[in-house]
Amino acid sequence: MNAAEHFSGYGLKPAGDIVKLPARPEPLAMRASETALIVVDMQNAYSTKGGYLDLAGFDVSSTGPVIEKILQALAAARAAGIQVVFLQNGWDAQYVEAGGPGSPNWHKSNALKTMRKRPELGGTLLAKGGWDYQLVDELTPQPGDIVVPKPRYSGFFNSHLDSTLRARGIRNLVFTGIATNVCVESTLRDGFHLEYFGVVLADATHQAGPEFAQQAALYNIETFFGWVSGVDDFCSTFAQVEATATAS
Ligand SMILES: NC(=O)N/C=C\C(=O)O
Repeated sequence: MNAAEHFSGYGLKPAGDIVKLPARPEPLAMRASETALIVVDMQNAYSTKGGYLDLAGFDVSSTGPVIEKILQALAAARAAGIQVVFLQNGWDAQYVEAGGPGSPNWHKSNALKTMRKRPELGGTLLAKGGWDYQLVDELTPQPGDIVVPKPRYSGFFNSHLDSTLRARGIRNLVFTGIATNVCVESTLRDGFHLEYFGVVLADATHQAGPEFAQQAALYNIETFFGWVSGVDDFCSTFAQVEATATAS
């Protein structure tokens, strides 16, 4: 059985039609009722000038088109009845959830490193309640969307993401957001090991770092962990679901 023939038989919702999403390395068969659109960390920290990535020296000048593409994917997902899940990365204002020197996160997080280097920024980066932590205004969650806070790169770690998805019979995760090579890839990889089918909409993502990081992440996903598609294909594929639902 190849991916296009995949059929998951234990959805808890009425099954609905199977559609085939054009993707690399091959099309992926999915049902809207078993699919979630995951919007990864679209916070000021990751896509706005003056946010964490910008202050840490990463280029955020070309994230505008990503926001536009995510808006298109969100509209298509909502119209097709696909569950929308926003991930939101960060920690409590005291940074207890970030871990201290006993945690690799304390050593590797560029947000924590930037604040140690520039003490005047202390308490501002990725702290719950602050501007940096907030989702960008354009991508404010709508009624019915689910927001999952997470304290590490993978959305599955120390969060309620897995139980939230399982309780809804979701098997397919369609990824958008920033950064492709960090939190998107980490979450998709963990999802793979938890038996979720992961697809990334490449033009609705952006890397942290040089362009080769985007290409490497997409290569890894396409070759080892999941599938790579695009927003236009996602929208036209699930428009069929919308059309069918309206006609019946
Ligand atoms: N959302 C992300 O991909 N984050 C990347 C780096 C970080 O959070 O330090």
